Amino acid sequence: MRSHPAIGDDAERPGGRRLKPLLQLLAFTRPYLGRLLLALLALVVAAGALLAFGQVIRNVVDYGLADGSTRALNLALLAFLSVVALLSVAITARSYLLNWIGERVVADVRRAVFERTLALDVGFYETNRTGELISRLTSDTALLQVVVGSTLAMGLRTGLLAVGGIAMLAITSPRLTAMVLLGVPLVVVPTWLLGARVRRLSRKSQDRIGDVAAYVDETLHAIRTVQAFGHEPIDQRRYAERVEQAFDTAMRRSLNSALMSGMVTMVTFGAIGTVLWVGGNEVLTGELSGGELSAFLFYAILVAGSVGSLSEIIGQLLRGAGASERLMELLQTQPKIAAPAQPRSLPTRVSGAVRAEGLSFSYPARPGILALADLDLDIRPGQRVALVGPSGAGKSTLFHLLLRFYDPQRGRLTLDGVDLRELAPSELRRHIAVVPQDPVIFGSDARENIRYGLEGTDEAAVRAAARAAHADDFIQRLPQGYDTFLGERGVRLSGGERQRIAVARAILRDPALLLLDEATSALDAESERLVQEALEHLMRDRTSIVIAHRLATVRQADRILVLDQGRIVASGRHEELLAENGLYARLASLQFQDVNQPPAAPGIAPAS
Ligand SMILES: Nc1ncnc2c1ncn2[C@@H]1O[C@H](COP(=O)(O)OP(=O)(O)OP(=O)(O)O)[C@@H](O)[C@H]1O
Repeated sequence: MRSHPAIGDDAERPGGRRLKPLLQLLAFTRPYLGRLLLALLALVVAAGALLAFGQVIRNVVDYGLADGSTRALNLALLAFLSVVALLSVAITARSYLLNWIGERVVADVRRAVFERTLALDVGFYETNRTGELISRLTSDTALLQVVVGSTLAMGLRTGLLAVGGIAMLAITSPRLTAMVLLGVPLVVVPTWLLGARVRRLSRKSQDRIGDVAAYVDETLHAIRTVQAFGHEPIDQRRYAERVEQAFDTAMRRSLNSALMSGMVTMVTFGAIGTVLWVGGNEVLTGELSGGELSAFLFYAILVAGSVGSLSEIIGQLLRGAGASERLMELLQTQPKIAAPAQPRSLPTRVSGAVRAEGLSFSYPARPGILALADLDLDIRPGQRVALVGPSGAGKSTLFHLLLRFYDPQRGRLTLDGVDLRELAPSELRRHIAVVPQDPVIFGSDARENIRYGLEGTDEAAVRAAARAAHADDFIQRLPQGYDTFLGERGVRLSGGERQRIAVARAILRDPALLLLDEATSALDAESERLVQEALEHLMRDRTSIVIAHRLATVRQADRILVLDQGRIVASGRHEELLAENGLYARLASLQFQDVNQPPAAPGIAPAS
């Protein structure tokens, strides 16, 4: 299996030049084509109305003022007000519609990117930092929101005004316009050259912000360790370095943007000044009327203003293109673990038979090192199998493969005779429940924490699962019972309580296959008894594979598999394996927490 390339490096991609990544956003406007067309209509009307002002001014000067006729002046004012009315309506429609589309597109992009990140396989998250991905979802989309919501609209308006203005200049005085156009390459060439740098630096700048976010994420998640080890000064320094790098990159980008704006302003206004000088001379010689020069002046300023701000807008758009490129890249990342084109389905009632044939696997991050080597397994429905082995033997790896977080390089793994690779991951995982060593409690209430992943399960079922997991009593005693918020800032649950929530979660799922990683930390006798009973209930009548840390568990197991360096080195029942006096006997005396205690749960008879 090839490892995921880390996304977000600074390499220049051939397809990612200039504004192209922004064009990819166009695909997101497709559902809103009607509104987009209306917005474009409003845009054209608004630009047209603004351009009409030039003609109003020309008429006022040439006919209204020159003829000294009040009627002409009144008419001109009437025309002025009509144009104003039209302009106002068009501007209102334009800005509302374009902003709406901008916000809508960004909302859709956010959703699409999040959806994709959820679908990406576990291997992807080993090569990409979550903080960096969060930064894409937040700061890149925020930037895009500004760019798409307002800059793009401004860009369209300004572009239209520049083109329309030049057309009106040409109508007013073709000769002068030809002179203006001669100056165009002077604006376009440096804009393009600097623009490419601005875009590259924008992307870098967003990448640096991603670094900063990743660092914050990592540090704050481990705040207890950070403080316990007095690591704060080092974190401060490292964070400061990253912030300064982000600042430097942003400043290099700003300098290029600023240079671009300054240069463009100088060139355009220089050109306009020259043209006005020539135009003024033409009025003096009578080749041009006063009204024409006024209109020309109006259009010239309009065009110069547009072209001047166009460079700034392009700078902004290029920043947006950088952000958009990062988001599109994420959207185009294909999960390595996905449903096949024609996924098979499992029987409605999965029996929970698990087989492995010649299974070999190495982690994408460590190719060449086998975490599981040539493993054969045959677990019959309803069997209880304990996995035992030294640290790093591959016990968790087998769970990862059963959940299809990764695909094996060789051999196959089947559930009810179906190769896991032929199943959609969601279909497979629907029939599996995992109780991890250190269960995660999510930022919601007790009910939602038990119902996790099974929306719409009724209250009675949730309570029944909680009762079976011995969680009902302590939940009832929480301040708001099942409505008590258990998340980060909510109630802190004890280790045993968290485990019982996790067991209730698994009971509610009613899986065909249970993967249980027993907690290594010892609980007090009462909690231990409750957890054991809950687990006992959970394992009844279903295939269970348990990474065992308790003597009680291995004694109860139908079969114990002893793993060492990715291989099964022994298998059998507890007494048989003890008698072999091999690795198992050594592990048993060292690893099992309750080896010197009588089994805590009633009904679990000590081996005779
Ligand atoms: N995501 C990963 N990327 C690369 N190597 C990994 C990864 N996870 C585990 N490994 C390696 O694979 C081997 C098997 O690990 P595994 O977690 O399956 O061991 P284990 O038997 O569950 O150990 P423990 O009892 O300590 O949890 C180890 O050498 C480990 O370093």
